[in-house]
Amino acid sequence: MTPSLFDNQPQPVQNPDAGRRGPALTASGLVKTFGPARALAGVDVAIGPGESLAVMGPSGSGKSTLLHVLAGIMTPDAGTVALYGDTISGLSERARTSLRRRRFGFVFQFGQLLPELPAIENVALPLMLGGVPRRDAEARATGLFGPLGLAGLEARRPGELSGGQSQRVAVARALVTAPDVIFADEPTGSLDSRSGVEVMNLLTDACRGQGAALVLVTHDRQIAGWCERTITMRDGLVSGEYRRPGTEAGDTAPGVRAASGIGSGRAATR
Ligand SMILES: Nc1ncnc2c1ncn2[C@@H]1O[C@H](COP(=O)(O)OP(=O)(O)OP(=O)(O)O)[C@@H](O)[C@H]1O
Repeated sequence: MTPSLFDNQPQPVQNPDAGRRGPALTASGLVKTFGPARALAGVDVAIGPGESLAVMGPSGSGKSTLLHVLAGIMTPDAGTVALYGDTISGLSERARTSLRRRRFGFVFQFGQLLPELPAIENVALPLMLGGVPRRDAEARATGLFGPLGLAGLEARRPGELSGGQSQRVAVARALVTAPDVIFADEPTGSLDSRSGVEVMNLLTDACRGQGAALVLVTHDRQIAGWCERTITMRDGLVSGEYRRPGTEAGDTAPGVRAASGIGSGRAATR
């Protein structure tokens, strides 16, 4: 078994749920409407620890709304979202903000890095917002630059990085708190296909290495193919589900991590 390079990295913070059983994230009966638009019409989905789930579907089918509700950015009109069995969808805005900071990581299409901060400070920021002293936060952040192919770029500002490098910094920022779940909305949408493959390789490998679940919204079937499971949405409902052969449910729970290696050239299967 070829270990992930991330297996050898010091864990930035201890994931309190490492080794816990059951799904990392469970959504039941999610409904969300915007005026006449029914963005979610009753969605049930569960994601295991370390599992990667792609969400596909036509424009307007509810993908982004699902991601925002799962991540506690929006509250559902009906239904619940639970993180390791604890309902999070009913928490106050303040409690959800705190939970997002501690337990979730985010990667967006356009990295959304702070342009005035060097890469290392962008990555360290989520830890500092959580009260970790700057020196410790930057030390932990530095540990992610090598595995993500960013060594030597710590002092560069986002404007001095390529698109692929910026997205890898965004991946590092999402990983630095050792979150339970990483949410990625079109993380490769602004990249050429080679950089896109590189980012997906690193993102899926890092999630497996840290035992973080990954929820990824994409229009790109090849990008979805990096995930173990894909659901398709239509009119606010899950209309289809596909599991990549050889990735049985529970395979990627912490302690049973799938073998992989950065740059192993693992090809998308679809
Ligand atoms: N803030 C909002 N206000 C009003 N309607 C909204 C809002 N957000 C989403 N909608 C509507 O909800 C439905 C689902 O939107 P959503 O953005 O979740 O779809 P999507 O599948 O992510 O689309 P895309 O692929 O184009 O990003 C659409 O009809 C959309 O117009």
